[in-house]
Amino acid sequence: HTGTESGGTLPDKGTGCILARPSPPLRTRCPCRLQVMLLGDSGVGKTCLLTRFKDGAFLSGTFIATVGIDFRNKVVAVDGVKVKLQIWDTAGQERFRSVTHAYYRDAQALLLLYDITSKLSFDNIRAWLTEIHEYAQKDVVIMLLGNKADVSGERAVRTEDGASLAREYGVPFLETSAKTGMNVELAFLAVARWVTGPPAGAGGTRAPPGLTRSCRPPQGAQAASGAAGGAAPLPHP
Ligand SMILES: Nc1nc2c(ncn2[C@@H]2O[C@H](COP(=O)(O)OP(=O)(O)OP(=O)(O)O)[C@@H](O)[C@H]2O)c(=O)[nH]1
Repeated sequence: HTGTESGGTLPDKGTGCILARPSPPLRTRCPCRLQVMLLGDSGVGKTCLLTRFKDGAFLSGTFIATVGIDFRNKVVAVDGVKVKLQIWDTAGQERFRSVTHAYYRDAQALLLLYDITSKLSFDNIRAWLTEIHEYAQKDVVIMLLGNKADVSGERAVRTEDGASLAREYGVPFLETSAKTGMNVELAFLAVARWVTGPPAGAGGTRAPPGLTRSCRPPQGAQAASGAAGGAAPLPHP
């Protein structure tokens, strides 16, 4: 189905990681649009993360796996610039993989999720990154998210292991919870910020296409989230 737009979420200034940008800068193509794809194993919480971000609600109860691909829109404002996020929610199940591959190349940003209570979903991240390398744009922005951080009692993946994997691939990392909302908005706004660039007079310069700027841990990220720095185009495995 097609989601309706909502908008006007104003992020804190300076919250996002500074991410690698594509060429040409998207600012020149305003109204800024960004296609964001949610990827990761079935059950890691992609649909719930999107619902939390879009509607501020949590889908508890029976788990209904996504079939194929779905999308919803949300307009956010970053430093006064409106950015329309079109967010694609993909099915994590293997049998839909060929359908979702077709959409990879249209995405400018990917939120790649694992479930902190599922070691398997974490171990599969490398395979996801290999697929991304094969099907996505070379300069796609990737953020690794360890979701379900609220269920710490069943944690199977340490925060430092998530941060270390993210460092290895040069991508930003956050732990999130679609249930409590922890770091959810921050993750989406970090990629939206990538479209708009730093505020005028912020003293920063835009990164040349394909190059990486240093990445601060996002301000406002909850302390245990283990934000890791360094956004870069995906290295060859
Ligand atoms: N405790 C907790 N449960 C979550 C969280 N996110 C999702 N869940 C639960 O995990 C299950 C799967 O969530 P979904 O969002 O449907 O998973 P998905 O990744 O979209 O799965 P596919 O559509 O099959 O790819 C559901 O039962 C959710 O209620 C979270 O942050 N915390």
